[in-house]
Amino acid sequence: MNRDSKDLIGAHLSQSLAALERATQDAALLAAARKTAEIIIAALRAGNKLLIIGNGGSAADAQHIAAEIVGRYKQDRPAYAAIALTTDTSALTSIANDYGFEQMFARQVDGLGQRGDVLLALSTSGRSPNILAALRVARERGLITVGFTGTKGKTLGALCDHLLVAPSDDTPVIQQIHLAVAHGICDEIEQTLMRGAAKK
Ligand SMILES: O=C(CO)[C@@H](O)[C@H](O)[C@H](O)[C@H](O)COP(=O)(O)O
Ligand SMILES: [Zn+2]
Repeated sequence: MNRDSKDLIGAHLSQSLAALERATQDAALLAAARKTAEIIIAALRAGNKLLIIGNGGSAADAQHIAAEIVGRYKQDRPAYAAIALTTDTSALTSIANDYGFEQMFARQVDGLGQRGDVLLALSTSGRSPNILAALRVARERGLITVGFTGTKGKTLGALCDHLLVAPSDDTPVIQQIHLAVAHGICDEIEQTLMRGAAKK
């Protein structure tokens, strides 16, 4: 194996580990994660839905998280409403082609979002114009807005009811923290909703 590539991989693993370690000690991040779980649980219980958006790797994370909720995370239980707005290539291409790339999520939020739904926006930079446009429309339509970003993306907070900041400024590392936190949130959602269902 090429020695440089081994070093790069090892360095990436060390950097990821250090960032995840920092995340476990980050009281603001843990509070934001718990709040996010609470908000999503309340919305799903009320019959509302979770919409999720992101670009690139975060687009993949958006559909990954939606699948955990509409399918299952670990346990058999009722399905809940979660949709990644990153997967419908006809909607994405027609909106981008006819209205501009910036509108690709905003237009879907406008069409699908209802008061009380939650929009989860994943943006490592916190500055992607298509994410900002969607958050603006979500607010106009009475959705609850949650942003996941990194240390350089704090301005995203201006458009979010709740903001989770991963303690890194490196896009792939931020994404890894987002996904690890999202798995924890899915676990919390699943276990809480199952406890609620058992009481019925
Ligand atoms: O997955 C990666 C890098 O790990 C890339 O595809 C990355 O997601 C893209 O550059 C995105 O366009 C970044 O967008 P954002 O997170 O700044 O909103
Ligand atoms: Zn990536």
